[in-house]
Amino acid sequence: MIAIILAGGKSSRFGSPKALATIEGEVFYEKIIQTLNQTNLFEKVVISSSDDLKDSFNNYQDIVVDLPEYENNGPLGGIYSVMKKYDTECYFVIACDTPKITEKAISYLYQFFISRVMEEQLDIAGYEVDGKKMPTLAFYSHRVEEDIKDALDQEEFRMKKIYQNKPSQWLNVEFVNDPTNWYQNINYIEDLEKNEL
Ligand SMILES: Nc1nc2c(ncn2[C@@H]2O[C@H](COP(=O)(O)OP(=O)(O)OP(=O)(O)O)[C@@H](O)[C@H]2O)c(=O)[nH]1
Repeated sequence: MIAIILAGGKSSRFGSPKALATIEGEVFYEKIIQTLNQTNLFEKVVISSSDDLKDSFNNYQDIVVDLPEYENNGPLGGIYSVMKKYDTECYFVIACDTPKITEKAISYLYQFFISRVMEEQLDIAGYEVDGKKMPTLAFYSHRVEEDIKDALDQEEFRMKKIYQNKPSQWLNVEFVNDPTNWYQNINYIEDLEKNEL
């Protein structure tokens, strides 16, 4: 299994590359790499980056730059570029702006996903918060790769188009017995300031 940290995009709401921001003294992407490694679930942890940010990750060795034909296509372009480069059964996708993700939350979702994906009952399992699905905090089977390519080729960049057409399930974040807001998305600098109050 491969983990994909989505770290491209424009970060226009945040104002500077979100992956490189810090929370509680740790750089977002480094904190996420550490958490992913603690799970012992992944043979590889890949940073999915745009071409202009690729040299910003302190010489990290597993960086996949968005394919030129799918540049600036949002998260789907990043996910597809990694899937195309590395073939494996399953992928875990996590946005770099969810730095508080925990080992417990990843393991819980994995337990739910793994038997169902092997039995071909499911292709996607992710979390949802207040009824809002978080497709950038989810496991995907390799069976979605072609669907993503087709969507991108039709200039359809919404993740919804993928999960609506494949067997998917969404677990409420409250199922994970953890009172912290580990699933918090940081899109604005104010989100970070709120967190540090
Ligand atoms: N590799 C890659 N990742 C992306 C791309 N666009 C967005 N992401 C990542 O996908 C996640 C969700 O991105 P968004 O917050 O929706 O978009 P953003 O461009 O980062 O930020 P805004 O400009 O504020 O919308 C983040 O982790 C981004 O780093 C892209 O084109 N390529």
